[in-house]
Amino acid sequence: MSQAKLSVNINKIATLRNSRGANNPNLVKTALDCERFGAQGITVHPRPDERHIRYQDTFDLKAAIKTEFNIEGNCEEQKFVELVLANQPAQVTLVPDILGQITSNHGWDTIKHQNYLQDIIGVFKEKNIRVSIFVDPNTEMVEAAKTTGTDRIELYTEAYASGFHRDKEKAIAPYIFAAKKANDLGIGINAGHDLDLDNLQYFAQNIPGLLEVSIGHALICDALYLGLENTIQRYLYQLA
Ligand SMILES: CC(=O)[C@@H](O)[C@H](O)COP(=O)(O)O
Ligand SMILES: NCC(=O)COP(=O)(O)O
Repeated sequence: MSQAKLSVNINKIATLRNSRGANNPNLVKTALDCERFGAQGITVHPRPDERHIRYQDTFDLKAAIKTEFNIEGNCEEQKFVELVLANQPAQVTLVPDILGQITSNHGWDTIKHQNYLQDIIGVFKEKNIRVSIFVDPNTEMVEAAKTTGTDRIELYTEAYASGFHRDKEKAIAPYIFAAKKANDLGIGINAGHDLDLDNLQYFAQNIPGLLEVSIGHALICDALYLGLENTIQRYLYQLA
């Protein structure tokens, strides 16, 4: 049985809202509805061009939501660091995005960026914000994550998701190794990117110590057909 919490990433709701300039759909209302329908957290990933989540959205969400607020983003942007410190979310997830990236596509090299990560993680932890860092399923990267001082890692699941239908055992194998290493080192485990109703249950059942998944793109796509309440219930069922 999985103990993993579901944090709904609402970036795509902001994408839809921004396409017309007004406030439909209302991002805060959607976040509150996600909570009402059972989500145990809300995730946003503001990007420098504010193409979906705007910086102001984080303050509006922080003031309204009751579950765990997770802000993801690129900590090499000073504006992002200031935004997180001003919001005091339950968790910040540090992602090594480069400018203009369509979506996140790689984890941290925790060996190469060891000193940088130690420093920046210290900045957030000093304010009692739990820190998670985005990593590929690579035991060396997990080992070096330990000495950065991070509380958790977020396993980047794109490779798992894209290999799942071909050979799910092969696709999940590196994630099991990485998770066991994290468990041995006392690092908490989150996961996300391209998780969906097909691949989530197998992942949750096979990753020891999985604490949280953040899911956005597929969940919002499913909601178009199934409705948001029904969709969230189905994702929770995969985690039960
Ligand atoms: C960090 C991560 O895995 C991403 O999936 C991200 O949170 C989604 O960002 P976009 O919605 O901008 O693709
Ligand atoms: N951290 C991953 C996330 O928040 C959502 O990723 P995706 O489900 O939109 O691919």
